[in-house]
Amino acid sequence: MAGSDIAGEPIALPGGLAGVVLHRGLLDRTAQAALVEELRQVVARAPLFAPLTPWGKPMKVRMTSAGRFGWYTDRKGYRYIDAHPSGAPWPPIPQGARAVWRRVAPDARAPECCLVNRYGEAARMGLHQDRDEADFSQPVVSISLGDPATFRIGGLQRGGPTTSVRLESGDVLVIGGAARLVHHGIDRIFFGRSDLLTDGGRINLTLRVVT
Ligand SMILES: O=C(O)CCC(=O)C(=O)O
Ligand SMILES: [Fe+2]
Repeated sequence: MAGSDIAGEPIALPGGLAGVVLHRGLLDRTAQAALVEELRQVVARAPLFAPLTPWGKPMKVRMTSAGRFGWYTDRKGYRYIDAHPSGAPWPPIPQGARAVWRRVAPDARAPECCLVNRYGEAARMGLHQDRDEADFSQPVVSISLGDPATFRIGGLQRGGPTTSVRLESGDVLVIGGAARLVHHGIDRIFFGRSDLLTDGGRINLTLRVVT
């Protein structure tokens, strides 16, 4: 096994689960700006939209995807779909995001989805598991851009103790191993702290192996 070329900081989780690793400041300002530029091209081809939860409420986060599959939700439930709701193909995963995946998850298969989450001032994301993928031996890699956020992490079951970490622009979080199915979400955005994004707010990318 090649192993990652960088160490990262293991996050202590309730229950002692291992597998959440934070790489603080992995992307410097130049790399962050280059990735944002690549994302402009993604959203030009696959515009952001606010999907409906299975309970019929619009999500507070706008999203789109790149890659072979895109994550989607409506009243029929959470799933991956082959094309943008407009019918347009999902654009390729940005090179800058693929490079992050190779650094922090060199032994994993190639990512098949890059979900793009766009958080405005009041946006949050409730505690959930990422479990719409077929192979839970593969990690999820999350890249944060723009305003800082409070990321909350719980356990494998709903309702247990949680811990939180602050994610800053350029931070990369790996969710894998025994912790692959931990509950997690975003409590709040510290709006206006970063000048990376023209309109403020936060972008989070999550790279996933879907099949
Ligand atoms: O925005 C984040 O940091 C987390 C996003 C997330 O959990 C997801 O898209 O499934
Ligand atoms: Fe998630």
